[in-house]
Amino acid sequence: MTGAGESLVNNPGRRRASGPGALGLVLGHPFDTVKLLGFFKGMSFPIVSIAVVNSVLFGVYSNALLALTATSHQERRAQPPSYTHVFIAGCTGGFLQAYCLAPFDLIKVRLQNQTEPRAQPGSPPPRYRGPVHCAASIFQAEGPRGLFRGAWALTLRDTPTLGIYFVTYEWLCHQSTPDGQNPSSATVLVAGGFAGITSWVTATPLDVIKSRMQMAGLEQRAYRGLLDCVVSSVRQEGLGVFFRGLTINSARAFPVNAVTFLSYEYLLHSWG
Ligand SMILES: C[N+](C)(C)CCCC[C@H](N)C(=O)O
Repeated sequence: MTGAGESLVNNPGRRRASGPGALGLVLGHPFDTVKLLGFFKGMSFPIVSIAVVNSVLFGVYSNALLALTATSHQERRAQPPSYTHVFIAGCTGGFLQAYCLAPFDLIKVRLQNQTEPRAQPGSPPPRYRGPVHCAASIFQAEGPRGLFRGAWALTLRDTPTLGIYFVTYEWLCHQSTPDGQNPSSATVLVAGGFAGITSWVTATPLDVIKSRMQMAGLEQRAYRGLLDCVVSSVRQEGLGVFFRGLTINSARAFPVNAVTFLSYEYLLHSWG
């Protein structure tokens, strides 16, 4: 089970929580970018960001669950927490990691979108030379707040869906593991993979809106806010617009999150 009873401070394994995220990201980045025909474009930046974001996500989740249940990882094997507590702890982690993720995600989306239209011979050079140049350009053009473009949509996307993420993982592990025992590696892989899929299926509609808000700063079309972006997207493209990228998100989510949870449980087990 995700060792929710540990705090990052008490458990060295938790201090390495970002490791599994980076491993998972390398697996999933081509899927994430193929939506925009970019493959490995802009990957260096998410590798750095996943270290920060996953540490915050899993650290806040663990500490929130510790605060809610006052039970250690060991104790929780025998008495699993309520799924309400798991959901609240997951939402707390989701809310706080969103603000760490926002600038990194904006830069990733801007770099990935550069692949369209594909550069033709003799065409002008791409707008951004790389992640650092992209960050500097946004900062120069829009100030520090520009780096948080789409942050609200990202927060609305991640808060509930990361609650669902951890509830799905804990529930699947609990269903397949005898009380008081550790889930097997196969259980962790399958539970982590389906947790990722469930989370992305519920997050895709707002993921579409978030990406549009992040790109709005470049195009003439600047939305008057989140609701304006939703209404104009539905008006122009119908309700199907909310499921754009769902297949790719789901195909990517299984391996990424299976590996993320497996390496995370492995780190906990080795250093826990
Ligand atoms: C909340 N949302 C669905 C956006 C992400 C949930 C899984 C996060 C994981 N690091 C991944 O990249 O798949």
